[in-house]
Amino acid sequence: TQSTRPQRLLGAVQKNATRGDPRSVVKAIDEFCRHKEWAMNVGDEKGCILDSVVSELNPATVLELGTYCGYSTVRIASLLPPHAKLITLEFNPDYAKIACQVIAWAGLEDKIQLVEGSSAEWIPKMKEHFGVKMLDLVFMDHWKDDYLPDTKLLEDCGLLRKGSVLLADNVICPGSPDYLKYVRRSPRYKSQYFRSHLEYTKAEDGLEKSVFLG
Ligand SMILES: Cc1ncnc2c1ncn2[C@@H]1O[C@H](/C=C/CNC(=O)c2cc(-c3ccc(F)cc3)cc(O)c2O)[C@@H](O)[C@H]1O
Ligand SMILES: [Mg+2]
Repeated sequence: TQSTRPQRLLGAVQKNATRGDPRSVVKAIDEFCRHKEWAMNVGDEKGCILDSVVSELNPATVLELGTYCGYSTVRIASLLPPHAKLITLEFNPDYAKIACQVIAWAGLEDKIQLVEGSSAEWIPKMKEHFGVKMLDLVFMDHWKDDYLPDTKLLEDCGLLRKGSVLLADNVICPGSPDYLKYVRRSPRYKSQYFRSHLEYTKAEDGLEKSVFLG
């Protein structure tokens, strides 16, 4: 039977990356997507912006919406301090299975909790189920139409504190216009656009970093 692109991406990791070396996993995926098959990872260029936001924030608790194959999951977790935790939500079981193996290859199982399910279902359960008090960083990279409703859900569930950071991928391409308008107009956020390019291409794209003001 035919393999899927995520399966071929995992194969490239297992072939070219060193077990237990997260940066080699990131590099293997970027090489695969640049030279073999494009895939919707945040990629190396936007990934450097992601790295700088994570490093500057030094977050204890991170939530990622939309794991896909685990590229940004591994990239973020590789920069977290020792007792920090990253919870990542993915509702496609096939993608979750691949991401789980990518995370294992990187040796980051202890830092990452991959939850198979939808953000709408699991955001309200963050506190009781995972003992999460507040989120220091949320990386949004799931369906673009869900960015805004999920942001409102995060607010309503009391998961954001003064200084919590929302970092959203693809605010230009494919784009999330309603989300962008909301965070840029709301007096409750200080928003900043980091211009970049769509992963592995020359098309414009960027990340929006929005600090919750409480
Ligand atoms: C509510 C809910 N709960 C849990 N998981 C959820 C969820 N909603 C979606 N997911 C999961 O997250 C990923 C979905 C990612 C969607 N990302 C994009 O569509 C995307 C597209 C491009 C792109 C750009 C130009 C093109 F020409 C073509 C594609 C680039 C990107 O970077 C993208 O992120 C995927 O793994 C999906 O299962
Ligand atoms: Mg994306």
